[in-house]
Amino acid sequence: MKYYAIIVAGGSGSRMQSDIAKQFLLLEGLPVLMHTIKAFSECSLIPHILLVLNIDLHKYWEELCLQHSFNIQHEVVSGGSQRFHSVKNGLKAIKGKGIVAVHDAVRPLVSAELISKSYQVAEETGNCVVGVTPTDSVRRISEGGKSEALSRNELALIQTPQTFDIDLLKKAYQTPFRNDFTDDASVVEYSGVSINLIEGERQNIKITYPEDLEIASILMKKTKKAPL
Ligand SMILES: Nc1ccn([C@@H]2O[C@H](COP(=O)(O)OP(=O)(O)OP(=O)(O)O)[C@@H](O)[C@H]2O)c(=O)n1
Ligand SMILES: C[C@](O)(CO)[C@H](O)COP(=O)(O)O
Repeated sequence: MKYYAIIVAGGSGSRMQSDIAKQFLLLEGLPVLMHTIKAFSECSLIPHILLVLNIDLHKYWEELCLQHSFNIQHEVVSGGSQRFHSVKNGLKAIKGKGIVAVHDAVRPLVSAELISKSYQVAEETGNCVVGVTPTDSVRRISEGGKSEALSRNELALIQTPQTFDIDLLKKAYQTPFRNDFTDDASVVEYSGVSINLIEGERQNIKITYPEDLEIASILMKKTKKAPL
């Protein structure tokens, strides 16, 4: 079986409000994105790594790789206007059959164990999506400022990797973009396929706001991730 990873890094990171996109910000001395690629390179199934990056940043990425002596093998693909289009571009670059994990570049704390587990489950069942139960109470807000409590035991906070049989994912991505496609699971579900959820990792945070980078730095020190 052939394994692929599409690392989506085509976003601009507007919520981070920094001059450089958050995937390039330094985390423990290395750009966030390099930690993420390293996590996939440590997976024993040795996935072929496709990095989706805005075309204007390909040269910058090359320079960063030289600067940090970053030698992990990967193929660079051009990003799209939304995450949906970036994933689609990544999928176009895959020619054969196999299993593909789609992962946010800005989730650098994912473990190699979770990545492997997600490939295994997707190989057995067609797809695998990771999530954790919310720790806060959750309410649905309706028009007019009213709200109602939801049962958090029936909810999951969805993370990546989201891993699929390649043919299944390519078929799902043939549909036109919709605003409610927030992840790959929503695209696949829209195509009529049920999603298999497994337990994610609390430390697998998505770096979105400035404080997330500080949290990621603490978590990275705690997990004692070895330098490259
Ligand atoms: N056109 C896009 C938009 C997003 N992404 C990627 O999808 C992941 C999750 O998206 P998000 O956290 O929303 O990143 P941004 O879109 O960069 O952030 P923001 O929404 O704050 O602008 C990120 O790794 C991001 O780089 C992408 O590949 N292509
Ligand atoms: C894919 C994702 O990380 C799953 O939680 C999330 O949907 C991305 O959302 P964003 O608004 O693009 O950050």
